[in-house]
Amino acid sequence: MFAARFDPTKPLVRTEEKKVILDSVLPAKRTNEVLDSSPTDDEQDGASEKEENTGEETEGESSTNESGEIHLENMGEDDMSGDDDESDKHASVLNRFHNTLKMQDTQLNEDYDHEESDGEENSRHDSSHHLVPIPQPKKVRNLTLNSQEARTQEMAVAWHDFVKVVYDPSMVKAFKSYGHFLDSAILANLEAQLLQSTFPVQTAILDALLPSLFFQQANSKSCFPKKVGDVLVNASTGSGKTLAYCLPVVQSLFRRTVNRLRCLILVPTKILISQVYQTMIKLTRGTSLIVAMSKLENSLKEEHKKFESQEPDILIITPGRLVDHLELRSFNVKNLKFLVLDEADRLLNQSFQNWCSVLITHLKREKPNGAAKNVVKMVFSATLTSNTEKLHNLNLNKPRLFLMDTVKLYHLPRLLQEYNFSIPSAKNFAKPLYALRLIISMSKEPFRVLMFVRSNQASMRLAALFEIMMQTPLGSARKIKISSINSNNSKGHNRKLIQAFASANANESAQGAQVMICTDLMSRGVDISKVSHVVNYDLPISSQQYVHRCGRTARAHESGIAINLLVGKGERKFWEDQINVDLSRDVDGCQVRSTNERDNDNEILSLSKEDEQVYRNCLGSLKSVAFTSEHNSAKT
Ligand SMILES: Nc1ncnc2c1ncn2[C@@H]1O[C@H](COP(=O)(O)OP(=O)(O)OP(=O)(O)O)[C@@H](O)[C@H]1O
Repeated sequence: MFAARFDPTKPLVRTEEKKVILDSVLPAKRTNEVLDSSPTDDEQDGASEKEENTGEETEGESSTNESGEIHLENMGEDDMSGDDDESDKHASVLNRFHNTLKMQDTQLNEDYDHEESDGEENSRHDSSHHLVPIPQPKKVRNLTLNSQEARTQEMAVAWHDFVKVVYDPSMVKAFKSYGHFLDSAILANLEAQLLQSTFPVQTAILDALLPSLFFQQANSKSCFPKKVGDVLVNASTGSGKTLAYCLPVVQSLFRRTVNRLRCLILVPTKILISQVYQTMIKLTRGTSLIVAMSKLENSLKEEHKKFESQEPDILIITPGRLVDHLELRSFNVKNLKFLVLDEADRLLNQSFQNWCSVLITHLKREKPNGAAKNVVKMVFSATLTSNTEKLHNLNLNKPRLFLMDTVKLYHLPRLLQEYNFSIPSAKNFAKPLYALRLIISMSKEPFRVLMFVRSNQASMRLAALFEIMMQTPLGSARKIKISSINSNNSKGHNRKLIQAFASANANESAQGAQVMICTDLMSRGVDISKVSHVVNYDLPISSQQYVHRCGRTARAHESGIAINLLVGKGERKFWEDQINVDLSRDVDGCQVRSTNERDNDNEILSLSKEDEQVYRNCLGSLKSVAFTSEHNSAKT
């Protein structure tokens, strides 16, 4: 495995970093400069990096001339270093730094808006009214919070008014031990899926909810939710949160007599809708519960008729589509007992057509005695927002916060082994080649790699470049199946690629080597078994994104590897100060390992004249491939 290439005995080498105000976007831009001459989707959506200033330059990183144009040095590009005079330089550096912070926030919101409009393409608002999500309040960024203590203090302040229920990894029970609270039909469905015992977060939730649901429902059918109270769960990726909320809901509803909408499960993307739907369907087998999911490829009208003709008991839906149906009166929420928010921080950090206030307004108007609190709200995420203002909008009732005992914001899976692979900035132009060599070197066994890049264009171009390189001596004798998820593909094609990637047993497909190159649309919640490696080809822009990307591997107590490609001092500092600062790992779990120059990196990073020439030829043919495809698409 990849681990064999690194000497685990070597400590994390922290070179004294020159104080650098990092432009977190620049290295990605640098990568895209090589891969992606045309503006990326994100750039098309928002201000492209070229117009936006970036962070302070570090030596050999970049230079910005008076016009704010970014030119890249040491990348085999023309040396276009600017020649500001001293006084201008400081002003422009400070200006660039502030712009970087602004741009990072904008990009974060645009990424979400881009994905949401991507996910909600058929919804009435986007198609007929072209409504754009209401701009979110700017994140309050307090620079003093960069230090770990301040961040921990921020978390403590944020959660201070919640009752905390700290659970630990040892909390595992046999599902059968809940026989007094879980019906035999449900236990049989769990057994049919070979699920014998709980994961820690499931134990914590079942212990807290099942007895109180059992008792309160017996004593006050109509308003038991108000007596049970709300739960918020901050649990690491792959820890079984889906089952943790499905079980109490199904146990509480499956004896109902008439089908009424009693549970709404909100998820941010359509990939997650079908994933949660599958979990629910397996759990409710043999019961009369009607589980429905909103299919974004169906028109709103079709779905409206479907829900009008048969009201589901449990509906899995995205927030934007929920708003549409509420306004169309496809169903009402007067019988609602459970509201589940999966990937809650994503749902709360983004307006999705102001879904939260629309839903709360309907609850207050339609539920008896206007009690929006008479709904058990279950708020789940691996990176639960600590922004109490956002949580406040949910009208929480006696909230209990379930979390692992960690000092930092987010907890990584115990068996996730992270590696930082450093690439000198002077060698950044060959980053795609190093990435391919890493893949080839990782393992001789079959492996399944998810490689995250920052934009659809970069995904498409990196996949094309890998294919071109694989045809040359730079490739390998082993067949490696490369696929790219990007918005240039049709939705159906992307779905087929994901299914092929997820279903092909690594041992059956040709030598089982599969690499899927994707954007952050694949980072949240997607549950694909046996992803052996996650590669952060482009660094994520936040610790939340890092947690969700790496969480595609090392799921359900399996081991997994995450590799971060860090270009130059700037990216190493960004990873340390903006990502690693929020992460906690089990003391007996895997710790971050960093390669150092003496390791086999030299082999991967060594670039003979011949290899460099072959690589540059590949780049050349990539450009002609790109030109041809743009030329062809222009003709059609
Ligand atoms: N008790 C259990 N025993 C065995 N496997 C389980 C159990 N609970 C869940 N799983 C499996 O663990 C995997 C991860 O579960 P799930 O997707 O719910 O994690 P998650 O916490 O929601 O992750 P993410 O934060 O990435 O969304 C799934 O394949 C699920 O089938």
